[in-house]
Amino acid sequence: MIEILQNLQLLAPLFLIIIFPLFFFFFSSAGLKKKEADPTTKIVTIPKSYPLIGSYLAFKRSGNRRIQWLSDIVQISPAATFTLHHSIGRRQVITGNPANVEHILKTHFSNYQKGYSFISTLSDFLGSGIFNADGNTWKFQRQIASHEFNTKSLRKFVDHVVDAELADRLVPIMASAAQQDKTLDFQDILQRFAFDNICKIAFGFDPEYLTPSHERSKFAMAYEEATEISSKRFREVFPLVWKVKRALNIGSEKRLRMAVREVHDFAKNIVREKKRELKEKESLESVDMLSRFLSSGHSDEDFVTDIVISFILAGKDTTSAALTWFFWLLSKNPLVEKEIVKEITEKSEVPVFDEVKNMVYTHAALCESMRLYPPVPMDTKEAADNDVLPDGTVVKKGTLVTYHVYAMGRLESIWGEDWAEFKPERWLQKVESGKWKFVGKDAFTYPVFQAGPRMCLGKEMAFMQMQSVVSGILRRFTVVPTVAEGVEPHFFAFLTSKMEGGFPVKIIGRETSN
Ligand code: HEM
Repeated sequence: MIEILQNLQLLAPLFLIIIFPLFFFFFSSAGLKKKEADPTTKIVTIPKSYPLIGSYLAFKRSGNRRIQWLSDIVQISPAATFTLHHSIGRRQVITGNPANVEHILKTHFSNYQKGYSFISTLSDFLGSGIFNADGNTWKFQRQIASHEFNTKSLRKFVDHVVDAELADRLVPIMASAAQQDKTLDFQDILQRFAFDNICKIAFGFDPEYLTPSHERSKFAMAYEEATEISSKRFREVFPLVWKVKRALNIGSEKRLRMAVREVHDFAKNIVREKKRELKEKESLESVDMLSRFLSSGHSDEDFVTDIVISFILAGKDTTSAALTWFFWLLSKNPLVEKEIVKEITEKSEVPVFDEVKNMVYTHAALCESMRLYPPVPMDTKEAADNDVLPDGTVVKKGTLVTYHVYAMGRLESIWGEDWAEFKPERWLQKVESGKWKFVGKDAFTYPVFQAGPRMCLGKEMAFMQMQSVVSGILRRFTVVPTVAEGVEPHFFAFLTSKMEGGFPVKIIGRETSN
């Protein structure tokens, strides 16, 4: 079977060079432009499909507005679901319907796995770590990891790591920028901060990415490169292109191979060091995730390396994406910022875990911000067998089924007419004492952390981290975007969301801003 596929791959250049341009020439002159989603006029229609190329042209034309384009179509589709036809008969169902989401993520979980194409795209980098595994390989890792995630001692450790990173790195950088009236790319700062944090939590190593010390952040840079190139593989309309480049070891695929080797060698050295320490002392002092796995008897080098590399990916760009958009929204909603500042100044300087948990208004504002700008805007599964979704959509075996988180946060049927407004109060209720009470949404209506058996393991950790950062920053500074008045930053994503071109801001000390 693999040989047949490999032979087919050899025909790819023929298809790309001769047949495909003929179709492109024919259909691009067929007046498609007027009929499909037009981002400027917001006239949106479900894209037409043509033999062999499906909706390739419309798909390609959506460019770096693809998430918004698909979201616009979900918003106008009956039952918020439509089927996109890709080239060579491949289909993708895209849905924003909570009943479908529950079906995919919970009630028919075993039929909707990550699948071969997802796993093979990321396997050079992630191996079969938890984020890139299905079936028993996933289940085993999930059981071990959820046990560790639920321990009080891990929460304390995370709390300690975040507070230290905040006090020693983030606050001084912001204070210095405020003093020098310097513009910072706040997205970049938050990404580096999150990377240092998650590395310390995952394997007890601090890459010092926020304050680059050349040698130590080499690992961070290799990790960044491996993430970027691996996720760009998903954007390739013809996956054969990256497969051929990989086989020939050229271009981005050559760089990926080198970056992956750097990341794996580095992680394996740490694993070996810890194993040696464990053998010599019979216990490990450190309480990071890796030490916990080794101490509880999981000593297979490849297994622990893969799982730790997956954790870093899961925690690296998610919280920073959430915070980037959160600070952008706050700058446009000063009353919300005022309410948050009021809440955090009622707590102690370094809020302890229970206090972070009680930051109800801040928590609601973070949920609201991720509704509009979810860190993982779309998530795709592959159907293992034929099926029918609750809204009647027919799913054939092998079809990709995507739930569109970004679109779901913008559906009038879920959030009402004012869905475009940033209103933390949506998540709150005033109780008799006059205080706010948090009222959550069910995870299938708001699948920002996914839902069902594969729901994000780091959700609680992420909120703890984000609330500590918001508290640490807002009690001292105001973050003022330098984006020109009336200009909306562009939301785009590979695996996680980003603000295109970064988030330039000035930092103003709170004493001077009041
Ligand atoms: C705002 C922050 C975060 C968001 C929005 C988020 C969202 C998600 C989503 C959507 C998934 C499902 C991905 C998929 O299977 O396709 C996921 C999985 C996961 N997340 Fe998070 N995440 C966040 C932070 C974190 C953090 C800080 C960690 C800590 C390491 C973490 C650990 C994980 C793990 C281990 C999985 C895999 C679970 C599994 O497959 O069983 N996440 N997360």
